Amino acid sequence: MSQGQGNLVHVVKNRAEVVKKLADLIAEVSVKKISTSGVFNIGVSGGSLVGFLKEGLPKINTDFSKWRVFFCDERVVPEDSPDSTYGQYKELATTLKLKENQFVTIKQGISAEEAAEDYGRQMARHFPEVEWPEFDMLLLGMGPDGHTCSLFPGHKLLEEKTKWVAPITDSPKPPPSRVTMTFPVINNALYCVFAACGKEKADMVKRILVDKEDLPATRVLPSGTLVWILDEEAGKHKL
Ligand SMILES: O=C1O[C@H](COP(=O)(O)O)[C@@H](O)[C@H](O)[C@H]1O
Repeated sequence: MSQGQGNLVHVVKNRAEVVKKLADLIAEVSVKKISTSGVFNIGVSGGSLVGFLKEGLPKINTDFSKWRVFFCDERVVPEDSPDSTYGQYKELATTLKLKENQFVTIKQGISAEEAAEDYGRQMARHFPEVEWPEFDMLLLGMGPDGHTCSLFPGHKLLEEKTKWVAPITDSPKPPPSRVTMTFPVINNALYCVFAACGKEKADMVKRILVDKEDLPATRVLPSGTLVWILDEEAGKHKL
């Protein structure tokens, strides 16, 4: 896989500094992008990232009205389910005055296969006539098994080369039905950013960044810039 424009690993003192570093980077990139093209296309993940953004984003200066928010992966569940990633962002959306129509959400009440196809079509309306969409920034998580988005170790979706968005119905982490961006989309982004905190992430961070084991998060090698933001506990093997 080709190396992108840069691979930056920041190890900062604690969670509060991870939150700040992440928020500052989002502010810087979004302001630049909005000034040149009037819109900021960002993809968000679920899990621990939601908490980082709830704390960090209300403190930054950016024109949130120009944001268009996609989901790097989403669970195929009702929006009011505690498992819905969009559901977890609703409170933050209110705080940031992001309107409902700024979120590109999965269609409700259909199967994972149908939801993935539909999400791919929705994406294509925002990225017309391209082979692969080019997101300004994708905010990614890394699970304890090295998964990112809903791309799990050893799963056949790691080899998906044609779809923008793929369904998964056998996710090893519940809930089993999800949709996920695929690697060609992830690796076409201008920025892919991981943020991780805590000692429970340290061994996996080492396996990915130091040992470069073939795990899903290791395969995130965008043509743009790759940034990892870690606290001292998660990044202890990189120090
Ligand atoms: O299931 C998921 O897990 C990953 C990682 O979550 P974390 O809590 O370990 O940070 C997350 O990035 C993904 O969006 C989510 O669906």
